[in-house]
Amino acid sequence: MLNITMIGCGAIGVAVLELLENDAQMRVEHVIASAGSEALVEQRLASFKRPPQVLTALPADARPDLLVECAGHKAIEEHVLPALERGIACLIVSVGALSELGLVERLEAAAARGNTRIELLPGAIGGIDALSAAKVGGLDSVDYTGRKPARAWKNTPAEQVCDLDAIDQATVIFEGSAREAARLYPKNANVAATLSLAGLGLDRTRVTLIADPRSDENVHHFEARGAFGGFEMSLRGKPLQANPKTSALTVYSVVRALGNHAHAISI
Ligand SMILES: NC(=O)C1=CN([C@@H]2O[C@H](COP(=O)(O)OP(=O)(O)OC[C@H]3O[C@@H](n4cnc5c(N)ncnc54)[C@H](O)[C@@H]3O)[C@@H](O)[C@H]2O)C=CC1
Ligand SMILES: O=C([O-])CC(=O)C(=O)O
Repeated sequence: MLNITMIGCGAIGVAVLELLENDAQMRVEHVIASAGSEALVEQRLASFKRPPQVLTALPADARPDLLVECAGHKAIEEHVLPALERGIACLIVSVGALSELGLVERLEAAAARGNTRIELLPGAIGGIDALSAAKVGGLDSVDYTGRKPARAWKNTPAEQVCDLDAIDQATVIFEGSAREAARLYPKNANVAATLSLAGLGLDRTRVTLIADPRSDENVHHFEARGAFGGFEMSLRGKPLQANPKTSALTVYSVVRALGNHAHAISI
């Protein structure tokens, strides 16, 4: 039985817990919530058969097999780094956070001191296995386009580029490097950061972001070229009702990754 602690219990966290409820080989014992939100999170978990215990920090004597982050950038600083130091293996979904200067190196150092590992989850995108394999032979270019419904760009700098409530056709809201995309659109930059880490890095991965009032999907398209040849993929993700910025595939990516740790065969 895999004993899991989950950080964050929002749109992704709740949906993951629902899917894990009937898996006899995995159990989420603890959920770590932001201070002040414990009662709300307990309410969200009230209908579960075996609701996890809600805490605001991992107890000093807790030794989960895995800690899975489904919370956001701050949670990496607050919970993931200390857990790695304690030797607890961590899975990260907020990969966009790793665009912050020096954070990758700090995570590596903490994992080395704890003699443990960090796994970055593919989340809303696929093809990361092929991209990081292609990197071994040498990549020439990686171009990524992220297209989301206009409402998914609310409360972001896109509001200064166009009137999200008034546009009637697909509008480019950003063109530049993955580093700049992550700085301006941290909550929508997980895919760009994941492609960068698997491929050519934040400065050489080219990003275009589009607000599309006629779409109700989060469409992630990328094209990679290099010594291996070339490939492109397009993923049309359905957004979660609880958070239109987040594609449902992210939830399934977390469940898959946990299953790969819990079950005899991983794929
Ligand atoms: N890798 C990928 O492809 C994707 C990654 N994400 C990332 O996953 C994360 C979660 O996404 P959603 O569940 O949709 O967001 P959400 O906003 O619905 O839920 C996040 C939850 O985490 C909690 N939280 C925030 N900071 C915390 C902290 N320091 N400690 C404990 N709890 C904390 C919040 O209170 C909230 O309940 C976000 O960072 C998002 O950027 C989302 C979609 C795709
Ligand atoms: O589609 C999603 O779930 C999230 C997304 O675009 C990103 O963070 O890059």
